[in-house]
Amino acid sequence: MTLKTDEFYSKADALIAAGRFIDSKGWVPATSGNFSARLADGNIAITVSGRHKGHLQRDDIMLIDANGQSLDGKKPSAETLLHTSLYRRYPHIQAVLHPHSINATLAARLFKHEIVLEDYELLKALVGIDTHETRVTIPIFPNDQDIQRLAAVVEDYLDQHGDIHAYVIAGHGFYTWGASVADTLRHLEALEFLFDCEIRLHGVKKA
Ligand SMILES: CSC[C@@H](O)[C@@H](O)C(=O)COP(=O)(O)O
Ligand SMILES: [Zn+2]
Repeated sequence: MTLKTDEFYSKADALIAAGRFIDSKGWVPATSGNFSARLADGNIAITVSGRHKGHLQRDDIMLIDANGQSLDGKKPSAETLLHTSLYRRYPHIQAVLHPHSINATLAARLFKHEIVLEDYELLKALVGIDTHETRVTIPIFPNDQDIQRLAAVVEDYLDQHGDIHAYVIAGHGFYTWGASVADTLRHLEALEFLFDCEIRLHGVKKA
């Protein structure tokens, strides 16, 4: 049996608190969303599949290895591969958060392939950005119930375009990441604000 360390519980508690905040904003309705944080030994603390992300308890955070295999007999998020592929690719990523927000969902209907964010002061909440005079592109990928195939589409995009701050999955939600749960939560909140601005600016087209 794998021992859950103090580090595991500290990161689990950070994910639980993040979930409460994200839910308070209405960004993870009806058990949607998933969250994870990497541990020093390379294993990952991740939400158990199907739990309400606004009401997480320590029992709802489990341990997987870097390949997404359960280490404690629990069932990890259905979208685990989207987390593990980011951790594998980027050693600096320590947390991944996935909300299902109205703004990400509507933005994907409006923009189809990518959301371009520029001339917003709040872009500086994203790591590595120190001026509003920056153009940030958030790609939109088609939704897919085959998560392995979806992870491959993301990898392919990253191979061709280099680093990004987040991606949207059409009709679904978005993924963002960072060097800690706090950094990732800041990215999530900033992107939500920026998606909201773009939707209000460009309007919502009829389907
Ligand atoms: C309740 S619909 C949302 C799910 O299909 C999925 O997209 C999701 O984000 C949550 O799945 P989970 O397996 O709990 O991590
Ligand atoms: Zn999802």
